[in-house]
Amino acid sequence: MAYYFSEPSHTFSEYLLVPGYSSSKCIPANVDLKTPIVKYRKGVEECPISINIPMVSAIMQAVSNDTMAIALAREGGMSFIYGSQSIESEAAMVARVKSYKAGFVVSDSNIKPDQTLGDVLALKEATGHSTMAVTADGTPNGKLLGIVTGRDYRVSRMEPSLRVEEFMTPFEKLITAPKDTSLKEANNIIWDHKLNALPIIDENQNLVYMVFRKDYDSHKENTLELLDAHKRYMVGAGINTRDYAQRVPALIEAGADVLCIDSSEGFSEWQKLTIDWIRENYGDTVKVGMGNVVDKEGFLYLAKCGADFVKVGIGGGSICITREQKGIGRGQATALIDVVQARDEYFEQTGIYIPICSDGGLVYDYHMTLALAMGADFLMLGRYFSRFDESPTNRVVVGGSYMKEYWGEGSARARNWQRYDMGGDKKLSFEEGVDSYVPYAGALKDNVGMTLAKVRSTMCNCGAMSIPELQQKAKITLVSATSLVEGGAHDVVLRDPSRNTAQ
Ligand SMILES: NC(=O)C1=CN([C@@H]2O[C@H](COP(=O)(O)OP(=O)(O)OC[C@H]3O[C@@H](n4cnc5c(N)ncnc54)[C@H](O)[C@@H]3O)[C@@H](O)[C@H]2O)C=CC1
Ligand SMILES: O=c1[nH]c(=O)c2[nH+]cn([C@@H]3O[C@H](COP(=O)(O)O)[C@@H](O)[C@H]3O)c2[nH]1
Ligand SMILES: [K+]
Repeated sequence: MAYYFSEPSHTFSEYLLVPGYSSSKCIPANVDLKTPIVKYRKGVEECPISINIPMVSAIMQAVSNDTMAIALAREGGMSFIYGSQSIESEAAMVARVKSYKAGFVVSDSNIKPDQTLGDVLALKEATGHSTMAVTADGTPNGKLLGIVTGRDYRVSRMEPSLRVEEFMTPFEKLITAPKDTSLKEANNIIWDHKLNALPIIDENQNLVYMVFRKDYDSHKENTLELLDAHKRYMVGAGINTRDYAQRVPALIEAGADVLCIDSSEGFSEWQKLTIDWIRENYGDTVKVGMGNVVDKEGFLYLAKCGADFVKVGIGGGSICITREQKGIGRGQATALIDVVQARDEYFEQTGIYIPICSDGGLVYDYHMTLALAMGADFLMLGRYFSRFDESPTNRVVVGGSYMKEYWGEGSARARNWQRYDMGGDKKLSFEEGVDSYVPYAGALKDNVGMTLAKVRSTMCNCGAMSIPELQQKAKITLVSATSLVEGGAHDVVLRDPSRNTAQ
């Protein structure tokens, strides 16, 4: 006979936190959000990898590329670069995060000397940047032959067909710096010579980076930045249960700090085969998260496999239709509570603490506080990050509003991937995700700042100044369907019903 769970499965919106005593020291500025992301002997040793804010970005094409990873690491979180791309391009994204030097920009506006003023104007329109590197092959790292800025041409007096080499500032007249220049030295050169941009070149005159005067202010240190021992940004990467023998070495070589096996359903032999291969070849030096699971049994299986963290969540994501398509899944809050209980028991028995990542279905900022209070150590978000400037997708106008594109990894749009090649048939037989728009929300930094202000504030209401303290002290209540109404604006006529402030 089938097994029946005694409780219905619930979502975050069905719960609330009940405040606890807060001392006068318990203010948002004193709240520490640092959290472990890989297993360790809690109470005996430091966790080898922690993040400074409990947020990671989802392993998705529409969310986590190198631009997102840099922006999130700067705020103290971590991205998991999407695995549904070739090994080479995923490794290249990881490498770009690891080689990123704040203030040193890979030039995105480049032109060849035999192109024309017309091409310069078109490029300026496309990138919005008026400083262009003239390289022999027109690539960001080609041999530097000159620079074009708005001061080098006058559109009213010059023919659009005029060649770049005829009006650019040639290399001989440029001030450049070698590639081992520090940011401080670069800024001094910019200051001393009243430059707007300083090209950084290698020993063969190839362009490596540009340093811009206007970026100077944004280089000030961010105290929560997530850096490795060599002061490089930290980054995670998604892997699958098929090509790990090729993909894992490439990602490790590129510098990935943590890997995560990306699957809708992790209670499988495929996951064990994958981690066994990694342990055989790398021992414990390579950190691997596994998942997704939604109950105790699934957790214990992955714990025994040796997971460094376990990811929870099936079908709760905003773009997920797995529950509708396949009828598998579990309410995210119930799944999390069950797995956390198993994790705590496992810790009691073994002394090994396995961090739990709650993945998908976090809609309002308070859902994040709830998930942490329920025992999640960190949170994976897709929709949330897809709305920002830094996500890889297009910003479009829909019905007069700015939107960003966002699609599921199981959607037809993301399907160009071998994991759906079941027995030689390249076609995706059915979709498990949708292709959608989300309201554009601006810069990651501003939004994460606002979200975490709310999280810190709620933690203070619960008398908690750290995530472990929140998990210990939180008092959580289920709410009745009727009392849900009480939580929103009710029995008033809204002056502007189009303003929905809940977030
Ligand atoms: N969290 C969620 O609720 C969901 C997430 N997704 C996302 O969609 C993407 C695709 O997920 P899945 O379809 O679960 O991918 P998957 O690669 O885990 O599994 C796809 C199919 O391939 C089979 N398979 C896996 N490894 C194999 C191997 N080595 N040899 C032969 N067969 C193998 C599996 O049994 C399964 O039938 C992921 O990014 C996932 O995160 C999709 C649906 C739901
Ligand atoms: O059923 C699904 N079909 C899909 O196509 C799909 N793509 C991603 N995911 C999962 O959703 C998570 C992101 O969820 P949110 O947008 O709610 O943050 C992600 O982190 C994934 O766990 C999918 N689930
Ligand atoms: K859903």
